[in-house]
Amino acid sequence: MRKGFIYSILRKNLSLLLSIILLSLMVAFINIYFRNMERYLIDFVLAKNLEGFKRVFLTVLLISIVRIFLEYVKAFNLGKFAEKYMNELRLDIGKKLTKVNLEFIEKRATGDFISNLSNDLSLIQNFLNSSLGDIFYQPFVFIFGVILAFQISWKLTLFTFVIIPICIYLSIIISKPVEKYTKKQQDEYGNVNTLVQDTLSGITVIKAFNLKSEMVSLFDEKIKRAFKEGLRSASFEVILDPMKEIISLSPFIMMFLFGGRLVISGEISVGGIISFIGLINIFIAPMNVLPNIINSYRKAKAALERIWEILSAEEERSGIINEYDPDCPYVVEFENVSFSYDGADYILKDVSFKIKKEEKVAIVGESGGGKSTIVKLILGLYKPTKGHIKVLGIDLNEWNLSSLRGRISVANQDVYLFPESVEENIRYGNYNVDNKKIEEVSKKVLAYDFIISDLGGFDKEIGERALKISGGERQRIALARFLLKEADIFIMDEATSALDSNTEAQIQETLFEKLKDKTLIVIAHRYSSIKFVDRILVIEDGKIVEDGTHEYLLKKKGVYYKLYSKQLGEVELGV
Ligand SMILES: Nc1ncnc2c1ncn2[C@@H]1O[C@H](COP(=O)(O)OP(=O)(O)OP(=O)(O)O)[C@@H](O)[C@H]1O
Repeated sequence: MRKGFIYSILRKNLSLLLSIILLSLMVAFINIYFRNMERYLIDFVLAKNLEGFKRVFLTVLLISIVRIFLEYVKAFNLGKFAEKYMNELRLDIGKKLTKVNLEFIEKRATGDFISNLSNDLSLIQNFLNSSLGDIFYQPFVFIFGVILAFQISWKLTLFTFVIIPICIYLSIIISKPVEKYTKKQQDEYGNVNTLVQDTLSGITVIKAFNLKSEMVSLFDEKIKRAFKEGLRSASFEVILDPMKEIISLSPFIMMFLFGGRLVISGEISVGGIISFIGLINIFIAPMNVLPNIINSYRKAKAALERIWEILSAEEERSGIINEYDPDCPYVVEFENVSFSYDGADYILKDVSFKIKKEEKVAIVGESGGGKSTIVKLILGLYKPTKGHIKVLGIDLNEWNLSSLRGRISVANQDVYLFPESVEENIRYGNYNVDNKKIEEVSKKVLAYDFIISDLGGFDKEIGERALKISGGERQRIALARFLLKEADIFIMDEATSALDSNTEAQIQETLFEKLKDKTLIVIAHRYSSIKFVDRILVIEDGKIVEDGTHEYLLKKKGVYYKLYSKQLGEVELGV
């Protein structure tokens, strides 16, 4: 994968790239040809040879027209190449993000992602737009220029070129620190972006807890750090300009020293020396652009390296099994499963349980006990660190993960609504249903009325309204999506937590009725939410400590009893 920046450019759209190289070669040849013709034009004028002058002049005119055309096609192809490269890169990133492990996404702050994708992509685009053309053109024009220069005067040429390697070496040396400080600056901007993101997400908390001044000083501190790195990078960049000036003046100084003497001694014609001056400009041009190319190349390379972190991230490993035996007795089987996030402490410790087909099971326990982690494992979003998990009778490692997830419907506590219509947000559960079915299912989860009255109908875009939709309304839209899916396993992870008890009870009755021949796993803190379940698994400190019916667990007077009592109070309990 990681073969270098230039390789990544070369491997894409090779034919377009070859056409740019060929066109650059032709334009470079013509430009040097003009310098040569200039020599003849001047010498013909000085020799008063009108015929010769007219012939050369007409040729130059004709070739100029060809040159304009070639320049146009070259610029067009360059633009097309840059656009195609950037779009493919964006697409690669987009595709990759849907395939990487959830762990990769969860580890990264959203602000960092945005910073990578916008800053880094624009650094690469900058390089493609401003430097790639020079990379192809300058070497050709330089080589043709050297050939012509030798033809005019080998002495003057050799002399001019003594200084060139020194200048190139200097250019490379002075560009080096920029890369280091640019990377640091980008990282600091990433931190600022993350903070902006966090501030927006947590604005209610910030206001409610009067954290404004704390946030401002946090911003101040981070921006100061980004500014410091930016200043360092800029201070190196400003050194580049005077250095370039000095570099570009050196060949001219030599020209005055030696060129004039060669003309006086008759070794070069006047046309020759004027052409040579033109050539010096061509020799200096690469030296002028070289530090910029190197600078922009280094920035783009550093940017692509960060993007490569995304592109080379480990992808979800998926098996090949798409089908399962519908008569398999157990729908979910955990066998001595232990799990830790990223090698940290174990969240689940030697967990074993089985859920039968059509069974309704609740998982309860203290907050942070690992309940949602169990759901993530069932969905194959993470692999168990130890032990085995079977879903619908098939080991998770063998399941094709898309097929597996097609069999499971999940409703979470935090509902993300896509910036599309209400109908589409619900239809994500099942693309094969008509609008009537969507309306019907919305009525079942008590979402229909507010969709019509508050949101303005099913065809209305959620877009800007998203922030105005309450947590409970979001959960009801998500429950419609959840119920619409033709799955075998239904999982509700605090999916009704934002509803009032009355609404929750009504919806639950409908849900349990609709899902009576399906397997249902419910995670809930509110014990009223799980009154319909067949069995309760109690999780404490990463272990299943109790397993049984509500009545059995209450009589047992163990962990479940304590949790339940805490919530309802001993008096109401009546056991
Ligand atoms: N992506 C993650 N990376 C690292 N640790 C995590 C990650 N997700 C969850 N955890 C940690 O794992 C533990 C269990 O989390 P989990 O969400 O499974 O608990 P839970 O029982 O569902 O909690 P709650 O009832 O509060 O929703 C917690 O300590 C949590 O901080």
